[in-house]
Amino acid sequence: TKKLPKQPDLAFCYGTLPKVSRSFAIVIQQLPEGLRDAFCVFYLVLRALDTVEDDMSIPIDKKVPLLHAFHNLSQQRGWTTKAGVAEYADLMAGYPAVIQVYLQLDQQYCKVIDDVCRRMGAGMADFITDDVITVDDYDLYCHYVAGLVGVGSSQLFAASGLESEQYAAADELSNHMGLFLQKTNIIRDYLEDIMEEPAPRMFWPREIWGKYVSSLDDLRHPQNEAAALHCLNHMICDALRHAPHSLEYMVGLRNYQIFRFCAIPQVMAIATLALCYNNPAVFRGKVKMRRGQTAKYMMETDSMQTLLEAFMDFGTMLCKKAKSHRIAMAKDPTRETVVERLG
Ligand SMILES: CC(C)(C)CN1C(=O)[C@@H](CC(=O)N[C@@H](CC(=O)O)C(=O)O)O[C@H](c2cccc3ccccc23)c2cc(Cl)ccc21
Repeated sequence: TKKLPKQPDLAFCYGTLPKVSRSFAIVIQQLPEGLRDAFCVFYLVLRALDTVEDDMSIPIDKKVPLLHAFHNLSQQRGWTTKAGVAEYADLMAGYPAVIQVYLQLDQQYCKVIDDVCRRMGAGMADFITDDVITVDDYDLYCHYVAGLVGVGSSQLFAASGLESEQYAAADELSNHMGLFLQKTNIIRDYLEDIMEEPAPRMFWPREIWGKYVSSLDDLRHPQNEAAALHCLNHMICDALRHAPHSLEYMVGLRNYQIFRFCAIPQVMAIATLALCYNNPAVFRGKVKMRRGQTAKYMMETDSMQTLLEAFMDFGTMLCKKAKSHRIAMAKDPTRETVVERLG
């Protein structure tokens, strides 16, 4: 691993990153210097905001104003708040160091990070009380927590001068990039999320799961396996809506390091969806790609060509699974299946 920077605040940031992210800490090393510090701060500030949102010990009447104020508080030297556990509590304890580095960033980078945190905090506050019912609610929630990260990332790429100005206004395509990753995580983490103590926060839209079971919890009971798999495949078809737009976003990138920075998480996401499709393990345990496989994707995703090949390979795998699944389904004509949409 790379040696840590001499400047103590920067050392804290780069020392904390591998503790709160696995693949991201590695992929960020590929970015050019100026952009790398901006993304290191961006990631940690977002993780801190996420830690506040996720901390069920913070009462709602305190959490809502805190989420709204977070972007301002993150620019007040020395500020922090008690939130999160383990490495996330450590992040919050050392948050003044993140603020120091944040305030030393190029002004145009600060502006982007502030704007994303302001909008994300406000969106998170809205969803503290509202549940995710419709697919539109689902897309809106994912827009706040992940789509905006794409919008901000594109603005940082444009501001660095390494990508064209068109990325400063590529909100639609940037949003798809974030939704593809976030929806994959929401699908993959079903069991981990629903077993969360004290109260699980689930984002699967009732508009989808309500077609298959009467409660989200039913999906994990073996007697509902057939319905659970239909529901899972429906959720995966919904996430795959974003994949073509992600490809369209990435085909326009010019800088090799930025391309890899964007492409590696996208390849991991479609690989995860292919692994999860029609897979009962999603409701039994943690579905995680083998570390060797992720390393392989990190190494091999080095051009649009290999990215497209990876997307096509996983797309083909998904269609094969759906076809064999459809044959099995054909014996059950009673249920309108969603695999037709994949075909
Ligand atoms: C919610 C999320 C999907 C946006 C989180 N998110 C990502 O998922 C990370 C990857 C990551 O953190 N992976 C986890 C693995 C895991 O969660 O299982 C890891 O531990 O390494 O990538 C994204 C990310 C990277 C590059 C380009 C992006 C464009 C649009 C949106 C997001 C983009 C990310 C970039 C930034 Cl600046 C901040 C957060 C993220």
